Amino acid sequence: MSRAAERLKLLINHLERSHTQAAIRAEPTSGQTFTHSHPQQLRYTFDTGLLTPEQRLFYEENGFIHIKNLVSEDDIDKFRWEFERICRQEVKVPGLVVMRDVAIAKSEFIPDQKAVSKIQDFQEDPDLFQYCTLPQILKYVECFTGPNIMAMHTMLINKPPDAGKKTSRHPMHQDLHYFSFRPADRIVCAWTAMEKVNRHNGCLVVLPGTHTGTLQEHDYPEWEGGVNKMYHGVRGYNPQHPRVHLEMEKGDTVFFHPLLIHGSGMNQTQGFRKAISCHYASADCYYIDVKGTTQENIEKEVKEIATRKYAIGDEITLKDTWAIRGRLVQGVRTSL
Ligand SMILES: CCCCCCCCCCCCCCCCC(=O)SCCNC(=O)CCNC(=O)[C@H](O)C(C)(C)COP(=O)(O)OP(=O)(O)OC[C@H]1O[C@@H](n2cnc3c(N)ncnc32)[C@H](O)[C@@H]1OP(=O)(O)O
Ligand SMILES: Nc1ncnc2c1ncn2[C@@H]1O[C@H](COP(=O)(O)OP(=O)(O)OP(=O)(O)O)[C@@H](O)[C@H]1O
Ligand SMILES: O=C(O)CCC(=O)C(=O)O
Ligand SMILES: [Fe+2]
Ligand SMILES: [Mg+2]
Repeated sequence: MSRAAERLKLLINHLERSHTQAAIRAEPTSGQTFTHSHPQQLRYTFDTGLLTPEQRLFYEENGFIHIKNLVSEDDIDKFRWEFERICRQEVKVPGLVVMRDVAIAKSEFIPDQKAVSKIQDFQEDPDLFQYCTLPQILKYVECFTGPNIMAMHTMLINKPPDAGKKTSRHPMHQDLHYFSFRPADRIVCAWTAMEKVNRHNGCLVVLPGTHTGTLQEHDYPEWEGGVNKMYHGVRGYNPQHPRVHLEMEKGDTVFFHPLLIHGSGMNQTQGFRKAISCHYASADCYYIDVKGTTQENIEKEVKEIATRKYAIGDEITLKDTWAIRGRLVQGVRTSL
């Protein structure tokens, strides 16, 4: 271990000790955490022996971590192949949601399979769901969620060449806006580049450190060329906040916190930029009712789609739609 790493390790041990002592001192009934009096303690990560002290501190401070070369070419090629089979309608996956870019969906063209911009909820497709159970991914996920792990939301993004209206952009948002389970710190997204991603084809853009804030109000951005369904953006984020463009190679994976403000840019190439992702949560998380919160607007939209899709009554809640989709991938299904 380098001297810097040793110093960091000592610091972490010290912070964790003060964390425990604070917990012992805390009123058992207060319910309030003690993070305010110890703003430096490690609240976002666990020590499982995998993350180096530097990596833990990086995630604590920035809300994301980029791990190079985590998923093999063979696995990625298999996901791509299965995605293409789905687009050609050679397989039918129960529960799958297929989205086309709004610029194409609203145009005169008969949309062909190339127009698929995103598939969601592939938990019933064994080949794609294998992504969510890859041991090397779960080893990292455990550092954020702890040992009982649920795969809550799955997505393969096929960002199309921009049709000229900038609709291929994804506005700046916090994924927690879509989730009706907590606590946020025990949720993490794994996002793997299926090819080289950079500013030309619309890589992820993050605002480092914003995971330490609260959930913001989200709504459709006022974009001239239109916005995709459910692509809500943060109402008023600070445009001066430093941004980081996450340029990645095929197989690289970024893990990020659900409060981290992020988006993705326009695809200025002729290729379809592909990424696969899964949102994980600790099975020990609990569902919340979003009635009366800023999340009421997204609940309303999800309800409309679920009602139409499954021909069910409108008594379904956001929480129900997550309970149906979630799958245990490690440990015990304790709560979610
Ligand atoms: C129990 C399961 C519930 C299932 C609900 C799924 C909810 C998803 C929850 C999101 C969780 C996200 C977690 C964090 C990640 C953040 C995000 O990624 S946010 C963006 C994700 N949102 C979506 O992907 C939206 C889901 N997509 C859809 O539901 C559908 O693709 C659809 C947009 C509703 C269109 O499907 P479909 O009804 O099959 O299509 P059409 O019949 O052709 O069109 C109907 C209607 O909608 C217009 N339209 C089509 N595509 C779009 C589009 N991309 N944007 C805007 N509008 C679109 C189309 O023109 C038609 O309109 P018309 O006026 O009736 O002509
Ligand atoms: N006018 C805008 N209003 C709100 N969000 C925007 C706007 N333009 C871009 N964004 C968002 O900023 C993020 C980055 O977009 P984009 O890649 O175009 O940024 P950029 O910094 O201009 O990069 P580049 O110089 O490579 O184009 C995306 O999430 C995108 O949706
Ligand atoms: O553009 C992407 O690949 C990611 C978009 C995103 O952040 C999301 O779907 O939640
Ligand atoms: Fe997101
Ligand atoms: Mg730009």
